[in-house]
Amino acid sequence: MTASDLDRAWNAIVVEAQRRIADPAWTTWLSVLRPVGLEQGVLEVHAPDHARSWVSSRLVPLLQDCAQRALGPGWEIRLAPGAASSPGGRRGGRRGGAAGGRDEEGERRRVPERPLTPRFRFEEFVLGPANRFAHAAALTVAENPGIAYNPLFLCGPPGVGKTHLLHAIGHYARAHHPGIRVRYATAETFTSEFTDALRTRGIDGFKQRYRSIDLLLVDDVQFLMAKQATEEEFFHTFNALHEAGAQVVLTADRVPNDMEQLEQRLRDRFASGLVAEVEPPDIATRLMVLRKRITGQQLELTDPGALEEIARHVSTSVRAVEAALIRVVAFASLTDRPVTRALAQEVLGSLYPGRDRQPGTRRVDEPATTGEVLAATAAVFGLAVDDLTGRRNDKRTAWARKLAMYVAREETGASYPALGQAFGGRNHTTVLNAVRGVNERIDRDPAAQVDLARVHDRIAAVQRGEDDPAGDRQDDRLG
Ligand SMILES: Nc1ncnc2c1ncn2[C@@H]1O[C@H](COP(=O)(O)OP(=O)(O)OP(=O)(O)O)[C@@H](O)[C@H]1O
Repeated sequence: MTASDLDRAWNAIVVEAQRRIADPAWTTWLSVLRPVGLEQGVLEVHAPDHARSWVSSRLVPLLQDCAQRALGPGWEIRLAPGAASSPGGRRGGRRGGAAGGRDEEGERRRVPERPLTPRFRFEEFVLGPANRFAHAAALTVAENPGIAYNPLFLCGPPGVGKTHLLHAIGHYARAHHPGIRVRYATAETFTSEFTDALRTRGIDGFKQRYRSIDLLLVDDVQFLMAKQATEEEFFHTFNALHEAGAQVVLTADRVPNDMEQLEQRLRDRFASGLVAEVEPPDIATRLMVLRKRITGQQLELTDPGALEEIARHVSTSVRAVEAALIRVVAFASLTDRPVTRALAQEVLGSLYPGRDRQPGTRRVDEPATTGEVLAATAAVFGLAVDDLTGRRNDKRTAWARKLAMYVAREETGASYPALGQAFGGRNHTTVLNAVRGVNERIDRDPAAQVDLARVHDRIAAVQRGEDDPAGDRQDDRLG
């Protein structure tokens, strides 16, 4: 048998199948199949692991029928062994494909997978008008990876749930498609793994890691901009996966067309599937998020007005809403007071709406600047601003710096590169990792929540024009 015999036979079957299948979804299933062998009237097709059971039960019988009609009686269609039962189950010629099963395993052992955050699941995601479309698209992709929208591109401002949805797709796919190979990476990890691979001559291993998978989830692809070699590599990775019927899901802080510094061909690829925007949450969603968090953390709230106050006061993102809740709860426990609407108002500064501060300062309902965050954090930790922007790296200073980065991102919404500059010319990756790290730590560490509350408190005190700010008082109290 020659390759052209195989292709000719397969084309004839596909033409017949397309004539008989009216449902576009079936046509899409058909497009993920690859003919891989032809032996004595038996044509073997390869299907991605996640599609195998559907293909085997629904499509193969139909294709069998089409084969007999198109090519004559006696033809048989068989599903080639999957990757789980046969290393190299994918078509041999595929660039960087799964052909070298043992090497691939070795590579996987060497480079640990970036884990998915356990809490970022569909069950934990609160639906609202701002995210309903993106959520529906994410769920569809998780149910039918490689079939529905490919790529799925989730975009929107900071803290609105893009990463949450991205991880949720990964969790869902792992739970519902046994054997599916999922890889989650940020654009940063992709970049640094790629540059490491170039430096250590491990490029083959790198390609294998990124191309022998069924579902690739990449966060913050705006950071691929203006990195020519990485962009190029990402382009080829994307194409290889797409050709092989693997699903790609991407997130970014803007729509593909607004990534001016990205090569046009990559922008076109990003926009070629479905672009779903996530927007800041409306008040009902914010309230639901708060209720869910309260239940999850088993916090007791006697005054439901407290949550309403937080939801009313903080509107920019879900992350900001969660952070505001933490501030209020931490302040209540520091001062040994119940969490009430009045306390929430006090902590969030809305007792003084629109009140002008001292000359040269700004209104209380405006977000803080990065400079103010730096000054407040330095005061709370008994450090100088230069310590935070400089190279000092003892444990306390490093933690204070990370916290300041997190608060600055939350308050100013400034880009990671801009914050990197403001923090002494650091790389934006440092800021990104700090924000993610703090996000996770305040989830589980009450002491971190208290630190966060104190920084916010200090900012609020400055906003109110107080000379003897609450943050310093708390410092004394805590001794
Ligand atoms: N609809 C939602 N329901 C429940 N939690 C949410 C929702 N949206 C966001 N969150 C929570 O808000 C926090 C920030 O979300 P996430 O990290 O997904 O934001 P993002 O849009 O990826 O932000 P960035 O662009 O800064 O990375 C997380 O703790 C996440 O669980």
